[in-house]
Amino acid sequence: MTIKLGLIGGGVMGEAILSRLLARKIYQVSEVIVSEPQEARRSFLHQRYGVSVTNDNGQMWSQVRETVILAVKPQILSAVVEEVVDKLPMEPSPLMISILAGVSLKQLENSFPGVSIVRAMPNTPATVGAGMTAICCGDHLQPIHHHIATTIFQAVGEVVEVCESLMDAVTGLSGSGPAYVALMIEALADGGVASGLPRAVAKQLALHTVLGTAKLIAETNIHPAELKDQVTSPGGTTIAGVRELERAGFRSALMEAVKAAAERSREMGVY
Ligand SMILES: NC(=O)C1=CN([C@@H]2O[C@H](COP(=O)(O)OP(=O)(O)OC[C@H]3O[C@@H](n4cnc5c(N)ncnc54)[C@H](OP(=O)(O)O)[C@@H]3O)[C@@H](O)[C@H]2O)C=CC1
Ligand SMILES: O=C(O)[C@@H]1CCC=N1
Repeated sequence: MTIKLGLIGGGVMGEAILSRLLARKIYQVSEVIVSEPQEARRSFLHQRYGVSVTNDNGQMWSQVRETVILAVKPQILSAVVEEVVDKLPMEPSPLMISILAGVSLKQLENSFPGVSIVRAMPNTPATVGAGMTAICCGDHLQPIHHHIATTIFQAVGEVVEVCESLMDAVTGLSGSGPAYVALMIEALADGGVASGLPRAVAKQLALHTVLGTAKLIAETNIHPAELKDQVTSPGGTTIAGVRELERAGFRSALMEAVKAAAERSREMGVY
């Protein structure tokens, strides 16, 4: 069977995307190869998903006929380039999709001359099919490549296309955002425990409050401020809580977090 998809780096994000692509049957198990240096990780991925595995990026690259997803840490990029450079360009060249934070299309195009490239920023909810991915496309991308990238990320959630100058902001918001929301869920549960709730109940309440509120806003398209107004009764409980949040700079802290993460993404790239 032809190998259509190669995954370089079978870590957190690589596995998240791989698992959904197989579950949604976008690729058959026999069409996928994962390149990963850790022996333990390779056998885990092979046993769990049935995919072929290798620790040789060069060998993997020469086998793949359609798409390579690059999912290593940005600091590992140059090591990967060295391992595949003598295989470039290959005819027909596979599409390369990079999910590396901060690494620009220009850097990628210089590193992989002649290869069609899509830069993407997914997030960890991709694991459960609720991801949010922004993509931007390199020059001379063929319509088929655009179609492949969109199909891959639609299999793990929602997709939006942006111009590259917005990718650092995307990274600061939706790429890093699951960590901010996880902190919020943890803190809400802690607040429940501080108010006397058992831990398990507090966690359930916190989790479903966040989940339910997101679903309500998504499905009704209500403005978040209007929803807040609907919950806050005059002189009631909610406004007492909101007042504390404002006093602690809650909204400003979130805005600064997104800006700091976007700035860090910018620092990691060369344009
Ligand atoms: N985590 C997230 O929420 C998101 C991450 N990203 C981006 O995704 C990329 C991967 O992140 P993440 O999955 O969290 O990182 P992980 O460390 O979990 O995964 C990277 C994997 O690549 C492996 N690896 C290291 N060197 C090589 C090599 N030469 N060839 C092939 N594989 C190699 C690592 O092995 P080992 O552990 O042995 O080094 C590891 O298993 C990053 O660039 C990040 O910016 C994008 C969106 C969200
Ligand atoms: O923290 C990081 O660098 C990666 C990119 C987006 C989410 N995690």
